[in-house]
Amino acid sequence: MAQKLDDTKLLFRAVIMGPPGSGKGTISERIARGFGLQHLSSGDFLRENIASNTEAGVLAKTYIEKGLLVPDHVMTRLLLPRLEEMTCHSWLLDGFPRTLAQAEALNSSCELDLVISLNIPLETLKERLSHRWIHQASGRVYNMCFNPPRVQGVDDITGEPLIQQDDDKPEALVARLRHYKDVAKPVIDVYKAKGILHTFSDTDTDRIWPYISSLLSAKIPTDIADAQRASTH
Ligand SMILES: Nc1nc2c(ncn2[C@@H]2O[C@H](COP(=O)(O)OP(=O)(O)O)[C@@H](O)[C@H]2O)c(=O)[nH]1
Ligand SMILES: Nc1ccn([C@@H]2O[C@H](COP(=O)(O)OP(=O)(O)O)[C@@H](O)[C@H]2O)c(=O)n1
Repeated sequence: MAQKLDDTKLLFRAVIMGPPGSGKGTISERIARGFGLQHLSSGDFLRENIASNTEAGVLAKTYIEKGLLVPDHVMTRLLLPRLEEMTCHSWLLDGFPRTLAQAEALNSSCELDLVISLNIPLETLKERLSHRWIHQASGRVYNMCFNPPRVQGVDDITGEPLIQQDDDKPEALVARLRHYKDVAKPVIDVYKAKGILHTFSDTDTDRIWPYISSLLSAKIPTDIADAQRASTH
């Protein structure tokens, strides 16, 4: 059950897992908007650290460029303090934990209510990532077919240029997808054993979304979702 703080406030903690390109960012954005959970994307947080040249960012960059996972101790040192700053909020964590060691570290710092796992065919992932463009400063994600920007190559909100991330380029992609499978399986097994895992399989985010939305509606009472939305805006 969600952790109870006082009579009026419940905290809800969720994780979304899935291979690169499975729609974690796209679905997280919908969850954050629809249910008021704070969205923390480990990928975006890493990119912010890289852009501002923090010690962890400089180190992480060398792995990401090769399509590799950033080592567990770097990820946990980066993410856990960030989560501690969010103790009064309901949140959705996207991209972390990715390995068993990260899941264990997270488990010792908080209790999760729900894990969403996205199971998307490999060919779909490759196709999507080759069309993914992002606005680097905000992490806003576009797809030249699925959700194109209003003006080609330009972010809808700021008008700044969009970029294709190095790790979405074909040379890094295959290694990333292979890696995901190997490291995610034991994490998924742990959450399955805890009874908090819900898996969704399809080639289209729009077909998965209604199921995720009704699951969350059942788990997060409307008044709490409204309170969360009010506190995040
Ligand atoms: N064609 C298509 N593209 C999608 C769909 N869902 C997400 N995308 C796009 O696929 C890419 C990967 O999605 P993203 O949410 O960034 O995945 P993540 O890597 O798991 O966070 C992005 O460019 C999305 O806009 C879908 O159902 N169909
Ligand atoms: N827990 C994590 C999260 C991200 N990363 C790295 O950061 C990159 C970008 O993460 P992301 O979550 O934005 O992207 P996807 O790989 O899910 O598309 C990953 O490909 C990894 O190299 C990591 O090593 N460990």
